[in-house]
Amino acid sequence: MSNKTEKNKVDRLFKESKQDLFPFKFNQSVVDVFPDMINRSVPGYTTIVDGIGRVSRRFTDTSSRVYDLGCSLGNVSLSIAKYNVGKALTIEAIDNSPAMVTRCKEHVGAYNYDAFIQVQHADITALEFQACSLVVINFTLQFINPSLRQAIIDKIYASLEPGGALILSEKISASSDSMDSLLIDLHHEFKRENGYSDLEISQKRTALENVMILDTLKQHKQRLEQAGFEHPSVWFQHFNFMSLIAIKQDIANDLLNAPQLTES
Ligand SMILES: C[S@@+](CC[C@H](N)C(=O)[O-])C[C@H]1O[C@@H](n2cnc3c(N)ncnc32)[C@H](O)[C@@H]1O
Ligand SMILES: O=C(O)C(=O)C[C@]1(C(=O)O)C=C[C@@H](O)C=C1
Repeated sequence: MSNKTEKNKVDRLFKESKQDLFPFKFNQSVVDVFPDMINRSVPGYTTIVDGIGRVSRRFTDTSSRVYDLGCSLGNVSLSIAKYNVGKALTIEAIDNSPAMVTRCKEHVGAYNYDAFIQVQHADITALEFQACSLVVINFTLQFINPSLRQAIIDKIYASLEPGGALILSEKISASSDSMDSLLIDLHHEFKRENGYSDLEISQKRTALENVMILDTLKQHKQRLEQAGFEHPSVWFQHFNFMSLIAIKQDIANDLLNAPQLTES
C-alpha cells in the first residue's frame, strides 16, 4: 500500500507504537490517518454513513436542525447534506478534539451542499441541545464515560421534536463470552485482511482499553427505552459493529390517526 498525501496517510500508528497514543486519543497523529483508519477498522463504515444519509431524509423537512455528535471529519454530516439537496438544513457537527475540528472544517468546506454545516468544538456531555429532528451519534458514545451515557440519551430525547429520530452506531459486546470471542475474532480477521498486523491489532487494543468501553445491545436498548424511545431497532450490523434507530413517538399524530370511537 503506498503512503498517501499528508492529509490522507496510511494508518501505521500502532506499528510504530507511538507513546502519545497510549492511552488512545483523537490527536493530530490520528487525524492524519483517520479516513484510512476508520475504513480499515470498522466493518461496513461506508455503508453505515451512506445509510444514515438515506434514513435522514425521512426525518427532515425544509429547515430542520440535525446533530452529528462526535463528527470527526464530518462524513455523516456530508452524507446527510448529500441526501437532503433542496432543504435548508442546519447540521450541528460537534467534536471535542481540536485537531479533528480543524480538519473537519477544511473537509466540509470543500463541498457546497444546500445544508449549512456548522462545525463546533464542544464536549457533548456538556452540550445544550436545541430543538431538532434528527440526532446521529456514530461510534462516539463508546468513548464517553459510561456513567454519563444515560444523561446524554435523555437530553437527546428531550430535544427531539415528536416524530424525530436518533441514530446510534456502536461497537458492541456480545451477551455471551463465546459469542463475544467469535465476533472479536471475526473483526480481527477483517483487520488482518485490511493489512493490519497482529502487533498493530493488539497494540491498538491495549491503547483502547479503558478509553473505549463497550455496552451490549441490550444495554443500549434499555438506555434508549429508559429515555422514552419506543422499539429501538437495529438497521445495520456487521460482526460487533451495529447501528440502531430510535424514534420519538409523535403522540399528537398518533391520537389524530387513532380510530374514532363512535357512539352505538
Ligand atoms: C470513532 S470517532 C467518530 C466517527 C465519526 N462519527 C464518523 O462517522 O466518521 C469518535 C469521535 O468522537 C469524538 N469524541 C469523543 N468524546 C467526545 C465528547 N465527549 N464530545 C465530543 N466529541 C467526542 C472524538 O474526538 C472522535 O472524533
Ligand atoms: O480499531 C478498532 O479496533 C476499533 O474498535 C474501531 C474504532 C471504533 O469503533 O471507533 C476505534 C477507534 C478508531 O477511531 C476507529 C475505529
